[in-house]
Amino acid sequence: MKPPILSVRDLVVEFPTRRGTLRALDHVSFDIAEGEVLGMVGESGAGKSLTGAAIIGLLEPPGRVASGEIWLRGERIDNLPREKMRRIRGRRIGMVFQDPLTSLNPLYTVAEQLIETIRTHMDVSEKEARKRAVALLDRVGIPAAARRIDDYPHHFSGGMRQRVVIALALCAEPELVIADEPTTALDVSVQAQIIDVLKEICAERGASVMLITHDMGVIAETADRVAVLYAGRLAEIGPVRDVIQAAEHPYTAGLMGSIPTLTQTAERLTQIPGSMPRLNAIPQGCAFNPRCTKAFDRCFRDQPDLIPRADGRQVACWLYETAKSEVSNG
Ligand SMILES: Nc1ncnc2c1ncn2[C@@H]1O[C@H](COP(=O)(O)OP(=O)(O)OP(=O)(O)O)[C@@H](O)[C@H]1O
Repeated sequence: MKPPILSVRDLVVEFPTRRGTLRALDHVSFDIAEGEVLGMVGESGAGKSLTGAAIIGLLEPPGRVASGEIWLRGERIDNLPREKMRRIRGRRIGMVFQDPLTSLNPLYTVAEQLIETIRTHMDVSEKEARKRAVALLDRVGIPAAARRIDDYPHHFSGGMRQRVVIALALCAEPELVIADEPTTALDVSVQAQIIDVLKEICAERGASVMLITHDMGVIAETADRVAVLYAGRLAEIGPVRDVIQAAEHPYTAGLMGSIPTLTQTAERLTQIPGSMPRLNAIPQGCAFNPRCTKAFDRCFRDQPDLIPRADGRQVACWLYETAKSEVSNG
């Protein structure tokens, strides 16, 4: 079996504060295989963006990786010097953020930005870089790309601008694209088209995608596997089809209830009562226990870990603990 493109091992991200250290990511581990789309889902504040930022080495201080390892195709990248990491960003890992203005500089034309990025990472002439840039803009669905390439970002609509950002993220042909809520700011009708184009191009090139979203519906339509994050810990990981058919973690089941179907309106969707705990008030045992209708004594006492299974799924929930580990864990 091929090694994963990305391997995150026991990632711990902390914020030192005057009142003590807050742990925002707690031993998060997952892999992304070559060509795979991994969806990372969870409520606001679960730690999705921090996971992406830690992978690309752009955690904002005072946030820091306290422990754990991040590997890109077998090479450890969490401890690289800043300059080396800068070369990995853009070249080997492309990034798409929710707000196109994070990625695009309003003072330069799209051509200038694409050509510069291509030439920073690849040894090609200006003419060749422009040719590639036009072809990519065309591929992401910008009409009259050969002409529009000389426009400034503000000349494009929100949806078109996000297509430009996708072109920018993909122009140096990265192996992995991290897309953090790439369509949240856009009209629902445009969202699916943008995700589709990102997914299609990555599939053509064999690139992997980590798609961060709070929207289980987007994951259901797009991802191969899903990782569910709750209060900085992974609750469940597995193939999307299996998880959708039978979510095991009660939190995942709650998220599934929030996917609209043709017969449901948004108002009638199941919502999980309560809210995610603050980082300084994570309850003892399973962090989901105050909201869980199935919690029993052990859930209030011990924190469950993800348990790898033969079918590729992992669930961190005492409901699925076997009698054997119950005995060995006392
Ligand atoms: N500078 C900071 N100091 C303390 N805590 C922080 C800081 N920055 C982020 N956090 C905490 O880290 C947690 C994870 O934040 P993150 O942005 O990754 O969540 P998210 O799941 O991506 O949510 P959203 O969908 O709202 O972006 C949050 O609880 C947040 O309060």
